[in-house]
Amino acid sequence: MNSLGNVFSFISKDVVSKIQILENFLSSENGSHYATIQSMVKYELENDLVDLTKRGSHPESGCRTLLRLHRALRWLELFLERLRTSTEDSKTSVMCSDAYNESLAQHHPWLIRKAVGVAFCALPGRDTFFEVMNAGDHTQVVALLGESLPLISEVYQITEDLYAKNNLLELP
Ligand SMILES: CCCCCCCCCCCCC/C=C/[C@@H](O)[C@H](COP(=O)(O)O)NC(=O)CCCCCCCCCCCCCCC
Repeated sequence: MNSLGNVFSFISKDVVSKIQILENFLSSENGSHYATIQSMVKYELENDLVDLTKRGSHPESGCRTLLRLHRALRWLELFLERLRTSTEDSKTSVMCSDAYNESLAQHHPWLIRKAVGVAFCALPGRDTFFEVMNAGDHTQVVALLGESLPLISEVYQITEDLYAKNNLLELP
């Protein structure tokens, strides 16, 4: 993302800081509970470590942090599927914003949605995008996406089901 330009740095900073939160839990003295998503959910819920209705004493729990990344994974899945099936005249900005409106946008306030809209306008075209991905020529990238998308989708669904079962899908 950083190679796409400065406009994207506010997005990548947020992703990096959320991954850092999870890595800090993993390397803490309670790290063993963070080995899997299932054990993290069980541990944090059993020990009242999650703010369930409004942000309070645990504003950066593993559960709420992962939920933000989980929602972003859905955006990624929708976007990459559009990219995989795109044609020469498809616009990356349109693919990105359609995927965004169908997923993450529903969880973002107005100001963030506007800022994200500006970032999308700065996206390079489809050809440059394929190059930035650095995964071979178009045919190879499309094949790679065909292999990886079912895995992304499976990971998304496992988290979605676990979070739904534990009523965690709307964590503040
Ligand atoms: C390749 C183009 C990249 C465009 C990415 C567009 C995704 C839109 C994400 C917009 C995030 C806006 C930044 C701020 C977000 C936070 O407010 C918000 C809420 O957090 P909070 O509850 O702690 O306050 N955070 C989030 O929703 C998490 C956003 C995570 C965004 C992840 C984007 C992942 C991008 C991965 C790019 C991979 C490119 C792959 C190319 C093959």
